Amino acid sequence: MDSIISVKNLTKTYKKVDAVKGISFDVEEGEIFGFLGPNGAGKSTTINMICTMLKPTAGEIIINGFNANKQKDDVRGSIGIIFQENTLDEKLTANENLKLHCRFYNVPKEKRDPRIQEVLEIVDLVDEQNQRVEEYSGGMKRRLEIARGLLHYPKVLFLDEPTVGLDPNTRAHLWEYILKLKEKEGITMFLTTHYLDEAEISDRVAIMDQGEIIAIDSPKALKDQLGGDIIELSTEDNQTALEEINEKFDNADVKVEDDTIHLKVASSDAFISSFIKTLDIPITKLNIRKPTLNDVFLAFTGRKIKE
Ligand SMILES: Nc1ncnc2c1ncn2[C@@H]1O[C@H](COP(=O)(O)OP(=O)(O)OP(=O)(O)O)[C@@H](O)[C@H]1O
Repeated sequence: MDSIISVKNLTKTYKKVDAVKGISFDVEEGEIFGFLGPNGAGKSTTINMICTMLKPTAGEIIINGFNANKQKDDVRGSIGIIFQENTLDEKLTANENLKLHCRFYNVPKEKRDPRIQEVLEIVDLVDEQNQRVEEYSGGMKRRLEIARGLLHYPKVLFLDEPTVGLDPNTRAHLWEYILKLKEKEGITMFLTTHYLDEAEISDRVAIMDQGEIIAIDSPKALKDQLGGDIIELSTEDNQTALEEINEKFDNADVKVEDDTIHLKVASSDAFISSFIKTLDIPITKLNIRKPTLNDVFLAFTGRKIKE
């Protein structure tokens, strides 16, 4: 597949903060590309530079064949953006909001009405299109913003924390629309999130921390890198248990995080019974599971992503 976005050595330095530290990556056409990282990792700064809303300190961005530093209008015309905060006109109806945007983006007059109905259909708001946006729920507003972002047939849709502030049910529904969109319009999607389950939906994920990309691959490949199972346990004294594990199990891959000891093993089946028998300190809680993206983050940074 071809790259639709190519980023090289992208850097952003605010007065005192190195927000983005020379990152490079490509996004393939048609994929859902997720940017996962904790608050302050530099996700919004990166997306804002790619969307031409923020000037990079250094580096190059090519998107849809255009240079984001030199061909801003071309870039803007070929992308759709869903911001973190609501930018709809609340006093207008959904339909009026969409009409306004069509004029803004020079969608040809004869295409406007059919395209408006088409995007309203994608997000299931055809019947509510003549209501004022102020009467909409949070989830409906987000869906309308997605519809608006699609009006001018963008090649890439940027979603910056698209479900932040929504309840879990609404979040799940919104994801159905986003996936439908990928299927129906074949659009490339670039999203930022600090929700692990949202990152899992992506075809590929870049994990970002403190201005750097620390890992980039499909969610499955990232988790497979860790291999095996994760044993989580609590004991009456985790520090003593940690020392005991290190002493009795050579090269144990073990970390203490919050009140829990995390132990990575190739296969828990072969390991668990001898582990329990060998450990002197009483275990108060035990759980065995497969690695998650949080474990990937933990493995690279020694910390967890707080959702
Ligand atoms: N306008 C600004 N001036 C100075 N520092 C800034 C500015 N915008 C962001 N930063 C800093 O740059 C770093 C990266 O911020 P950014 O908003 O890109 O992170 P993020 O990963 O998107 O986090 P969040 O999920 O909270 O939006 C942070 O340390 C932040 O405080």
